[in-house]
Amino acid sequence: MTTLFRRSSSLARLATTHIDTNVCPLSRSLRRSIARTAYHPASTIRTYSTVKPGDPKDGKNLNANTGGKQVTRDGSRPGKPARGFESLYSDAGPLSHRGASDAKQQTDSPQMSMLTKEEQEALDSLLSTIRKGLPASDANAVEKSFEEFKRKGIPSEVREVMENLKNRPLDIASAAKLVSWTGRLAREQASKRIAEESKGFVGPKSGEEKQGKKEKSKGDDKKKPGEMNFKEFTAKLDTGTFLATAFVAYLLYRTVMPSENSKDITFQEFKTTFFDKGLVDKLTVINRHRVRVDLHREATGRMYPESPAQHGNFRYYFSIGSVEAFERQLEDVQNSLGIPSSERIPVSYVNETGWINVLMPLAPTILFVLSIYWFSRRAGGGGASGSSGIFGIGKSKAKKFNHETEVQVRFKDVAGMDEAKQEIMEFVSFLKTPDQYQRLGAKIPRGALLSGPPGTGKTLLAKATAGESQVPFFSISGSEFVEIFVGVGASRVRDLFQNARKNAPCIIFIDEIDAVGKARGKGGFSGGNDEREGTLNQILTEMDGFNTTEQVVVLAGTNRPDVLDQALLRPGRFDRHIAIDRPTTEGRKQVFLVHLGKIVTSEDMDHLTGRLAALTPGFSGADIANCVNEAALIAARTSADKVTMTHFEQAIERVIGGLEKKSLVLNPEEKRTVAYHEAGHAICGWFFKYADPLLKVSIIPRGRGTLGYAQYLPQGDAYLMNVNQLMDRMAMTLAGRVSEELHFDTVTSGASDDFNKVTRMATAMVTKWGMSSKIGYLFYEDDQQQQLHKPFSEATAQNIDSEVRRIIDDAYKQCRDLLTEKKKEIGLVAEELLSKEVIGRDDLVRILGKRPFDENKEFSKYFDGTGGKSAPPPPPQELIDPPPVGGGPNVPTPGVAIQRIWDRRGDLSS
Ligand SMILES: Nc1ncnc2c1ncn2[C@@H]1O[C@H](COP(=O)(O)OP(=O)(O)OP(=O)(O)O)[C@@H](O)[C@H]1O
Repeated sequence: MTTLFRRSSSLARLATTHIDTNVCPLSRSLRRSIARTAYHPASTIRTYSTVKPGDPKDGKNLNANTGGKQVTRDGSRPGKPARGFESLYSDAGPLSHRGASDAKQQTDSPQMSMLTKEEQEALDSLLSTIRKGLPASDANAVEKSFEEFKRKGIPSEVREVMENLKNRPLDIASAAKLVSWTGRLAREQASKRIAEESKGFVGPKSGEEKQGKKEKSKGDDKKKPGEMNFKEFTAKLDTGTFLATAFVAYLLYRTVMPSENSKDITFQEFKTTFFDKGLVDKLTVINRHRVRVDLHREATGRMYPESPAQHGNFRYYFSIGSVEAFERQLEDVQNSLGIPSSERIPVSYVNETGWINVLMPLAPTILFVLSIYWFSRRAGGGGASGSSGIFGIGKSKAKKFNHETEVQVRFKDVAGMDEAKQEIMEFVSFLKTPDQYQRLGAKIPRGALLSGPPGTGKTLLAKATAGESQVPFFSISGSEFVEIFVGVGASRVRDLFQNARKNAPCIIFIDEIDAVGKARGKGGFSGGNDEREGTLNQILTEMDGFNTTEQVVVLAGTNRPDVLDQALLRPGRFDRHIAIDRPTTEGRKQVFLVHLGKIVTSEDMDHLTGRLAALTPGFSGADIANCVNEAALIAARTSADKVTMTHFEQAIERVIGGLEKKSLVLNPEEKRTVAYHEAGHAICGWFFKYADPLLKVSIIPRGRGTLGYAQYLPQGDAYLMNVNQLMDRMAMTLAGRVSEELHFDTVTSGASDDFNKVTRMATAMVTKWGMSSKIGYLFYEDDQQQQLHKPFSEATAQNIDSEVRRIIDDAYKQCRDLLTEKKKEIGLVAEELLSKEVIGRDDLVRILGKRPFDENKEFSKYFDGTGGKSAPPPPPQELIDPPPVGGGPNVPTPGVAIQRIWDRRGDLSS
């Protein structure tokens, strides 16, 4: 028995097969042979309902009157429709039969009944249908069983039940008999198959069996020789079995409840065809508007041999206007036929509720439940841990990457952050060779926090760590923990860590951890029960919960490490803090090199990467990747064979400045102002020692509201700036406005951004960098929250104001002196710009002569002698808007901050 249950899949299939064989063919022949098989010589035909069928008196009466032939009350011969009601007997009519069936063969054996030819054919047709839906192996099993039935037949008892079903509805006893026989047959078949298989199973022969043995031997090597070889089977219902069972159930249903088991007739038809002939047994008024006619089946069968009315479930119906009218009509008819009141047709009244009527009140509830289910599935869709729907809401949404197939990133793909790679390498070696650390009693850091501006490669580095370690990688964003339901975040964290532990060794990467890891009690957290606080607490708990041998490493990425809760950063949680800044020139070269690997170009790689790196100060890895891709797209658009330097430069320009706005046409006066404004900047950049020389200036309007832009070549990656450099840069920034003043009667709003930069620089010099003798060596945080309560006195505030003003005035004077001296040169540059709209470094060399200071060697290598084809624009807006200048643990050094401010200068947007 146990073996049988182990083989439940086969059993189910075999059971299905038996049911098929028992039911399907019979159901078909059954319907076809209803009329014939239901015809048994009945002893009598009832005359009226009060006389029971088979009453010999009625039969005698009829036979006596007709000489032994069956006649009706009106004297017409049975088997022929009354005039005007032929349609009732036609093929489509209510009394038509549905095909004759052959006489079935009787079995040789008293227990088994052989299948008729028709039944065998039905079996074959069912098999061909099943074959389409089942896998070949399953279909073969079904076929074998079918063959067996064809050969041996079905038990006579089953046959008996099926026969009975033709005349009366399925009762519980018959159903039980059927089920018990079907089960018995299924078991017999199953045990027979098992016996056959175990007989043939003497040792692994086929490749499949060998493989099976190999796999088994892994877990069970101790099997003794001679021990029985039991094959284990998983208990599961496959789709094929399910479909076949459903199909068979449908057939059984159709057998018991044929769809055409009723026919509507008129009162007139009822009267002439049945009532007048004494065939009506009883009438039932349903819901006061419909009457069901129950006939004497045997009598009807004799009179109308082809009528379906002999079938147990078949009924005629007719409609009535009202119960009163119907009763009157019936009484009249019975009176006219002279039926004594004691023998009148009984009429009963019922109220029946159809399935539809039962379901209708439930429809809104069902719809509601279904829609909630649907919405929850949509909301929870895409859960990588296989969870979806409302029941999977607490499941983690982390995407799991398979290290063998999906995480193909390696450290070589992450360019320009050698120190960060070095730091994180330790995690790789821990995940690869944990023994080396555990042997010496070392505790491995639990996690590392990767912080830095967007697109600098934090996720990439985490992926590379997983790729190098060859372990699974769970990636999730902090915001994915947060849901409107309280407790969901914490539950997702639990689920994530649980999954990770199951897959250890592995790496979890939580991107944008600041979404849930903000310092508690500060902005964002409203109270002790805040959902995010709960989520953070769960992260803290889970990270504590690892034991030292659990090889689960948690990496997290954030752009705002300063807002994180200190508890997250303490040793034992995110032990390592790895700051990843935008790449330096050398870093950019390497990032370009990585991304240029897939690009078709014939440029000299060294020169190309060097030049592109010089053109893209302040770019992150993601910007660089975007530029390279954009260049390839531009080249493809122009049907070029390969990507050239011009394509790259256009791409950089497009990425930063946006698309050229051809539709935005400046009027000549505006254009002139822009040209003189830019020329002022260019002259200062050329003649101030510490300013940056111009690379390119354009007065073509672009997206993002810019009327033009200029790019200046920084003197390298500066991290510190002295007062002279700052003054020169401020003077150069003011040059646009000064040039306007010198050349026009009035000034424009175009310099507002320049003033913003200058003010920020001067303020930082005074309040942070100790560059004002009057304020001294003080540092005042540039904190928004201190707007109302300044950390300095009113007198200090006035001093700061006056010092900032003095510095800017100095810069202005320095600028004005130079531009007054070089007024003619400004004119030359501006006119050149007006005529060409875009001028480059070479144009300046031509107009102004060589710059009178030593150039940065690295840059001149890439820009001198190239025909001034470069097109470097300012870095993107979001990159340039730096955090408060200077100070703070995560704020770049002053030099870098200024560098960024400087990078954006030249933008003429209002
Ligand atoms: N150092 C790098 N070397 C090569 N490619 C890089 C580098 N940094 C960034 N990239 C490119 O930029 C893309 C985006 O990087 P990534 O998603 O790692 O940035 P991130 O720092 O995680 O950004 P965010 O903070 O917005 O999540 C990478 O897929 C890669 O193509």
